[in-house]
Amino acid sequence: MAPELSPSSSPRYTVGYALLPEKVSSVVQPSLVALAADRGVRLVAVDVSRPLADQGPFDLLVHKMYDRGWRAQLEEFAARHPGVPVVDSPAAIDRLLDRATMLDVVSGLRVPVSVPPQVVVSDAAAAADPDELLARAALRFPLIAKPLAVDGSAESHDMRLVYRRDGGLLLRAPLVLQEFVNHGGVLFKVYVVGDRATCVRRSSLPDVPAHRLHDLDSEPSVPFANISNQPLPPDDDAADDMAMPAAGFVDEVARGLRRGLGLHLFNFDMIRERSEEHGDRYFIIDINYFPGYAKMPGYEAALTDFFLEMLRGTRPVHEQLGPGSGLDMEARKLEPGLGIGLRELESGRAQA
Ligand SMILES: Nc1ncnc2c1ncn2[C@@H]1O[C@H](COP(=O)(O)OP(=O)(O)OP(=O)(O)O)[C@@H](O)[C@H]1O
Ligand SMILES: O=P(O)(O)O[C@H]1[C@H](O)[C@@H](O)[C@H](OP(=O)(O)O)[C@@H](OP(=O)(O)O)[C@H]1O
Ligand SMILES: [Mg+2]
Ligand SMILES: [Mg+2]
Repeated sequence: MAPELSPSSSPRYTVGYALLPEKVSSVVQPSLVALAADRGVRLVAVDVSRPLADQGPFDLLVHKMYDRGWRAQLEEFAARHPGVPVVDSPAAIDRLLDRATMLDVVSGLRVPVSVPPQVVVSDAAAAADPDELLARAALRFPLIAKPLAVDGSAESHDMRLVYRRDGGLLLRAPLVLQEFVNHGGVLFKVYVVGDRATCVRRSSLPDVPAHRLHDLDSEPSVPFANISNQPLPPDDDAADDMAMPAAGFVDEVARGLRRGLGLHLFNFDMIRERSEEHGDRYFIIDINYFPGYAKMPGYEAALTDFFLEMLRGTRPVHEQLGPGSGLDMEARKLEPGLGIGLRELESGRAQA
């Protein structure tokens, strides 16, 4: 067990973060740095252009980087420091970087939530006959066309709402075509930090009336991007259609996703269809690794608590160094169930 930390003590643990500059400026706010420091955790930027071995020592690493060079660095680091938790496993993160695999986990959940019917179009040639493709996948208009790759680029968020057959659409492959579900224009974004889940509401696309699908004077498809990135104005709270899903349900979905994905830091987008025929039905449409946590209320405490949970059971690196010892000589053991090493996650033995 780690000794108690007092606010006056200097930080005992060092958490290294490897994030793109935009993510650093959005998430590593002074309020987070101050709260973490107050609780004994120093946050230090990793310079990904330099060898990790020349930096640190780190007690915990968190990361969201897309390049292969970083992956090789992490693997080497994990081999040298098997006791230092790396959050999260690159292989587990990879599943979220491809919309063809991102939502596979949902079908294994034991909660009533699903994914709208969808089909992956890997290249334009594979879609030579769009009608046949849609019929085979039993997809019905309207659809949303989403780029397959999630790579941090603006293009990976370039979506199209497709009302009817659109000749040029499939030339944009590789993409996912997903059925659009009417959901009252409100989306539930659930931020997951370890075992905490926080649901916020965002505005979303309005419902599509049936007549729009047959309106030949209007465009067959329209582009949009980043539609749900900002908080919903708080004035409509009373509207029943906007009511948050039950907290217990949100927690259960979050727990199932965390276990199924083997990840600790992500958010997911959930929408609710309300119909007389089916009642309320929930759909998960997107899962994002290491999202914009600063948009989540209380994120500073949530992240700091999470870091401390991952660190508990480890001793700070600087306390382990005996005279003449190198930085990399001591493998530290994590308390069972509290921290998860990179290789345990890679091999799928550990679950969040
Ligand atoms: N199947 C769907 N039915 C209805 N609306 C949808 C559907 N899929 C996506 N949307 C709407 O389109 C928006 C963008 O889709 P999605 O979340 O997949 O894209 P994204 O660019 O990955 O988003 P983020 O910024 O959260 O990463 C959603 O926030 C939601 O408003
Ligand atoms: O930067 P890329 O890799 O494109 O990923 C984005 C996610 O797709 C978005 O979901 C994040 O915003 P939200 O936290 O509002 O979901 C968004 O967070 P940001 O507000 O920090 O940019 C990003 O994490
Ligand atoms: Mg989204
Ligand atoms: Mg996304």
